[in-house]
Amino acid sequence: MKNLTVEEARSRMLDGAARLGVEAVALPLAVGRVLAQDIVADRRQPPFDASAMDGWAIRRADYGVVETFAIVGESAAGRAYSQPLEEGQAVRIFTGAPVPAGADLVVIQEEATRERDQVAFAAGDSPKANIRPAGGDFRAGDRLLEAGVRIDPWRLSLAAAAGRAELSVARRPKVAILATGDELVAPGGAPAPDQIFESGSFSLAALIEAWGGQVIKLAPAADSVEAITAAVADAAVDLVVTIGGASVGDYDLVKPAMTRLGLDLRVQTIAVRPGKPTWFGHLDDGRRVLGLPGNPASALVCAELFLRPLLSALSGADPALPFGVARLAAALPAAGPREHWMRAARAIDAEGRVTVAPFPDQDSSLVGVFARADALVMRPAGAPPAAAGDLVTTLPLARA
Ligand SMILES: Nc1nc2c(c(=O)[nH]1)N[C@H]1C(S)=C(S)[C@@H](COP(=O)(O)OP(=O)(O)OC[C@H]3O[C@@H](n4cnc5c(N)ncnc54)[C@H](O)[C@@H]3O)O[C@H]1N2
Ligand code: MOO
Repeated sequence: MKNLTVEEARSRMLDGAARLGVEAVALPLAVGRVLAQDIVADRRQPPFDASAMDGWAIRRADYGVVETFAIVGESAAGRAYSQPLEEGQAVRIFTGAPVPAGADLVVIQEEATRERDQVAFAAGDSPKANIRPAGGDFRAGDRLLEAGVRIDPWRLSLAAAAGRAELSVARRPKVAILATGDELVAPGGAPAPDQIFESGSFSLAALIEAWGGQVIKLAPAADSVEAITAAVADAAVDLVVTIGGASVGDYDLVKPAMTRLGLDLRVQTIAVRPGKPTWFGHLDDGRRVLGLPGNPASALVCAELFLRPLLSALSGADPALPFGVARLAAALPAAGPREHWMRAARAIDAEGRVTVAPFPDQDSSLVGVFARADALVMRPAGAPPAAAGDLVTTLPLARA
């Protein structure tokens, strides 16, 4: 079970991970949530033939034949003209308004000359109808959004246009975050000379929220099996994510602590750089535990590679990551024995192609590099040297 490939480790973490529950939320609160039920239209949109322009509704057969039309009424958005249109008649019409029965042409007002209750048109060749057909956007019975899609502002507008005030969505996975280590002091505190500010849990909490989880931040635990066990014991969550204490040192005590809570270890280490000590298991009460290494880059890269898909699966969404392809901006030496996910800067070259430039220093302790990166670049384990221009797999990082 040591040094599983990234693929194998991910599939073990996803094994048995499925939607945790379903709840109804008001439409405005649904952004970021995963649909639990298809949205099927029960009404067509637009519900009627609608004018696309401000102008005059007439019969196409009259166009260029009738010289002056009798104005018989008005159709505005929300206030239809209810009579059928007869030969030689015109109805004043506005954008979005129902086209009267019998009319099949809207002449734009720029081409019309009105004189009291009559209107005439400068006749051209076969003018555009300027009519949006009923059901042109969607029809009753159309599946508009499928269960498993994440609601974003664009999909929200479709759900609203279908008249939904409430959506049935997956319950958000509850995730506890536990930072461990005697050396950690919260930002704002007063670190001793041998201490550092705790940074990992803040970005992790923000990522988890962005990926649809609900964060419960536990107070950081000291390097003791008792403290770590006590911190996790009563956390009412679906998943515990620990930071640090994952490796083999005398003070790497998270796994021993979780063993006291009945840890069934499913991933012990992963052939990934950074993040080899990343581990995963189930506690005997059913909670899942993901152990991330303490080095900030190891924690965040492995959160992208493993935690994000796991949260998707626990929400009923597709766990596939949005990998891309880009060209290397510069040559790279042969890769080591672990699949390497390098922090990189993306750019567009003179030909409009996406390029990626991995930062020269990929040390996993560097927080500064991460703050400048906007993509991860993958080098397969044991890959030969790569040349500038070679295509590589990428994982874009969402940046504000
Ligand atoms: N003999 C070996 N030593 C190490 C191995 C190994 O295989 N054999 N693996 C190395 C690798 S790779 C990594 S990655 C690290 C991971 O170690 P841990 O998960 O046990 O992490 P810690 O030792 O607790 O911390 C590492 C580093 O990160 C800092 N840290 C920890 N938590 C936070 C936090 N929340 N915010 C900011 N910084 C944090 C911590 O102070 C350390 O500097 O192990 C290698 N060693
Ligand atoms: O694999 Mo560790 O995450 O490089 O430092």
